[in-house]
Parts: sequence; C-alpha cells; structure tokens
Amino acid sequence: MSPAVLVRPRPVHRAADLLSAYLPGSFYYSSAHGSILADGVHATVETRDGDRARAVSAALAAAARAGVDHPMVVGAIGFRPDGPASLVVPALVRRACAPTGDGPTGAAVAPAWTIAPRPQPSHYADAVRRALERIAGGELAKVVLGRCLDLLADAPVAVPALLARLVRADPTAHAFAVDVSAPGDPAPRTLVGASPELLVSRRGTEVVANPLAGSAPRVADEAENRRRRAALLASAKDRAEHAHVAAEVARVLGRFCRDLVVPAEPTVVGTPTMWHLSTRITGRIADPTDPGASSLAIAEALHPTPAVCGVPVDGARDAIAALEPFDRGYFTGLVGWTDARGDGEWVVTIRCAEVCDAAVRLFAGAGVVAGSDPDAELAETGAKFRTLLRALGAWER
Ligand SMILES: C=C(O[C@H]1C=CC=C(C(=O)O)[C@@H]1O)C(=O)O
Repeated sequence: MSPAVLVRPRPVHRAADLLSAYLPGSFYYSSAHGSILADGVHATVETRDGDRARAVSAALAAAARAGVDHPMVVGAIGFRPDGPASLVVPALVRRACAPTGDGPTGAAVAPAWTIAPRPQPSHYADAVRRALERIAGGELAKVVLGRCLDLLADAPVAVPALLARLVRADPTAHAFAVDVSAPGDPAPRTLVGASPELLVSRRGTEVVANPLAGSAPRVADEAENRRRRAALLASAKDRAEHAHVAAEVARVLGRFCRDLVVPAEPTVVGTPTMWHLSTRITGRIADPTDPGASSLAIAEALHPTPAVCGVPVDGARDAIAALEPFDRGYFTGLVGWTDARGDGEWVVTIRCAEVCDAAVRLFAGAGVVAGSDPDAELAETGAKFRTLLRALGAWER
C-alpha cells in the first residue's frame, strides 16, 4: 500500500466573484487558464535586472519556511533594465476558473474625458520616418515605436469597473491589474490591461510562448475582416516583422527546452479590436530539476522580444530612447505570476494603461521594418488604443 499523502484542497472560487472582489491595491490576473486574485503583502521582493528569478526563488523559499501555503510571487516588471518592478509575495491568493464574460456590462468608469496625444500624431509619424532612415542605413532591422494618450476624467477613475469591462469585452485575453504605486504619487497607481500576447507559461515541464507581431485593425464588417486577415497573411512586410520575433523567441526557448515545436508559418489571431500574426511555440523543460528554468527565468531571458523592442536589441533600445518622448515605465515589460515549482505565466504588457486618480495614460506601439508606412503605423497604434478606450467608455463605436 502506498503511504498516505495529505492533500490540502485549495479553495475554489467563481471567476465572477474574484473579479467583483478586486479592489485597487490587489493583484488580478486572468487568462483562458484561470483567474487569480491576490491580496495583502506577505513580502515585497526587491530585484535587479538579470537577478530577478533568483531573488524571487529566494523569496518563495522564505515564504514557505514562514508557513505561507503555496506561496506565489505576482506583479509587473518594466521595459528598461533599470526600469521599475513591482513584485510581491501576497498574503492571500484566491484562484478560480477562467472568466466567461457573463454578467452585466459593468458600471461606467468615469463620466467625461479630455484626451491629449503624446507626442502629437504628426510627430509620431516623423519618428517612424526617422526609424526608417536608421533601417535604410543598416543600423537596425526592426524597431517598435510607442506613443501615449493622456486622458483626464472629471472624477477619480473606477479601476474595478475598468477591469471588469476589459474582462467582459474579451474573457480570453490576459487581463491584469497591478498596484504600481510609487513614492510621490498623489493616489494609488494601477497598471491595468488586456494583453493578447503570452510571453511564456510553464506548467510542470510544458512551456508555451505565443509571440505576436504584424497587425491590422479589426472592423465591424465581416467580409472586410476576411480580406484583412488574408492580406495580413500575404503581406511580406508583416511576415518579416513577425519572423524577427518568432525566430528570437524560438532561439531563447531552445536554451531551456527540448522537443521545441516552432510552426513554419504564422496564423492570424483576433482580439475585439485587432488582427495579429501569431506563432504558438511549445517545448518541454530540458532539465526539470534546474532552478534556473523557472517561468520567470525564461521570461527574463526572453525580454525584451522584438515584439516590443527590435533587432538588434541594443540599436533598437537606442532608437527608442532617441525617438520616443516619454518613459515607457511598465509598458512593454511583463506582468504575471510564478510559484515555488517554477510554474507561472508571464504576458507582454501591452493594450494597457496606468491609472492614478482621475488621470489615465494609455500606451500603444507598432513594429517598424523596411516597407513600413508612417501613416499606417500611426493608424495601427490608434486602433490598438481602442481596447482601453472602449473599456473606459471614451470611444463608443
Ligand atoms: C507593441 C504593441 O504590440 C506588439 C504586439 C503585437 C503586434 C505588434 C505589431 O504588429 O507591431 C507589436 O509588436 C502594442 O500593442 O502596443
């Protein structure tokens, strides 16, 4: 007879209950694999670039020794190596199934808005032209350039309502809300979004990454959507933009995985607002006993992929610093969770906003390669803003 094993059942919650229990300061994350609501702070994890996975493993081990049941680290890491990070071992974690999107549409987030683009749209198109000159000069093969919209409401923004509207609009998205308050903020600051892009997940030995790049706005007319999907798949410019990302993600995963499956051709995936070229890459952890192969260690090795930075990475970082007139902060970083076994899920921080009191900053970027058209990249970033604008009730079409 096998020895008795004490299995402590985990509480099971309803996805809708977790979503409605969310309050600013908590961590919320949901995807097609389930929902997490984490409250309270058992420990804050101080990390440095390149050493985050090790610091997180140490924090998880300390939490387990202190009696935290199934400890987890949750949070967000910024785009730049010296950028911000907000990682904690929560005091209480509740888990549920994936959200279904059922339920009321959700309360309004704020009654009225003023909107200011940063930079001005014509300046963004100029920045794309300058990036194209660097590409033509052979300095770069690809760079992702971002822009912002600064929204001001006439009352404090209801972050729980915003999150609920994002989840209901697309229950399959990787939806998140992370407290990223910093000293000097006049009120709690929340990073909130619905990313379509899985950076990496690890469950046991199974690893999945799903790079996206190459995009077209989605419209209401289904015949036009069919045409756009076909045009995207046939576009040499978009396929080149995508190939940089898929190749780099496959190369990095090859360091951690065996049995890597990298489809030769991208497919098209949709969100309520966009179509994207997509490559779903899978593999198995080569050495499951290696503590250096946790989901966060793999995510750190992948970041920043050419879906958010470019090729070569150093030249693209320089171009971003020179051509973007704002600090990305958490935009184009990573959001997610990891546990003591190394399991976890990390997504690319896009289709997102930072909310602080009545102020909301929305972010969107687009990949620039040879053949990119500045006005089309401007329109693409405009379309990407719709994910948040719709949820905010600031764009109703
Ligand atoms: C940087 C963003 O998207 C990335 C992910 C998917 C498609 C992209 C593109 O086609 O440019 C971007 O690489 C963003 O949404 O802000």
